[in-house]
Amino acid sequence: MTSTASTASAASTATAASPGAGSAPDSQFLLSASGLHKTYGSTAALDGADFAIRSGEIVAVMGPSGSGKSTLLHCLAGIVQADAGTVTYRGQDLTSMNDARRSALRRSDFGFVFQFGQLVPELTCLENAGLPLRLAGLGRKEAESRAAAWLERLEVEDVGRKRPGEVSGGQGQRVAVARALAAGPRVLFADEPTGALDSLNGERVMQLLTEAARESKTAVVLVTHESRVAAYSDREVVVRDGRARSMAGAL
Ligand SMILES: Nc1ncnc2c1ncn2[C@@H]1O[C@H](COP(=O)(O)OP(=O)(O)OP(=O)(O)O)[C@@H](O)[C@H]1O
Repeated sequence: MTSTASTASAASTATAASPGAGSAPDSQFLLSASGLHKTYGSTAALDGADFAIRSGEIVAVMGPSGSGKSTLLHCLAGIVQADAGTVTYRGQDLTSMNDARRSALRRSDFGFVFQFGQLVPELTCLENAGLPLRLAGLGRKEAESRAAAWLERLEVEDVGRKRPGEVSGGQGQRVAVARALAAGPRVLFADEPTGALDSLNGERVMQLLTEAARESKTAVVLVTHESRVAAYSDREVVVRDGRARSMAGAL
């Protein structure tokens, strides 16, 4: 199979194909990318990758180490600028926005969870979870009250007063998920969110993350190399040699 279309359904209700390179953005998708290229020195991290996700959908991005999964996530989130190709979010072209607008959009609409929680070590877990709300302009009391509700939802309300260095890896990841979802993002970008956890903790974090995302209709771009993590998604996309393909197309 040589098609680079990335979204035909893999045993899920998602059936539409992604927009191909050069085609008009499809309004049924919340976020889509077409013909992404990104080169680092002589390494082509992305080589014509397409991707699309609907509102509330959970899509696992899988593939071997070094295939371009994280680079795809970074381009979709506007963290990294692709050398060529387009990223369209709610009808807006991310690739033509200036840095300030892209940063503002990331703060207002996107949430992030990385492999190692990346919590701010000086802040308590409660303050960490409330950080996006504070950045959005909420007062301390309101931000912390909402953050406390998220910690409870992620079953870590008891660590609110502790600092990240005083909690377990699994607890820290739950705080990171609470922080990512607290401000109500439309898209959650999760890059190996359970990669540093044992399987039991990983399963629980995935259950809580996907339950919360489904309830709030948050789309999730979930980068993982583990099929048991990808099993929580609605469909899977495989990245190989910088190109994204649907599972159906790849197998
Ligand atoms: N900032 C960078 N500078 C130089 N090379 C990079 C950079 N980021 C990624 N690469 C290279 O681009 C390719 C794709 O990397 P990427 O991190 O996207 O892959 P990945 O599929 O997420 O890998 P892994 O599963 O190991 O995290 C790799 O060859 C990597 O070494």
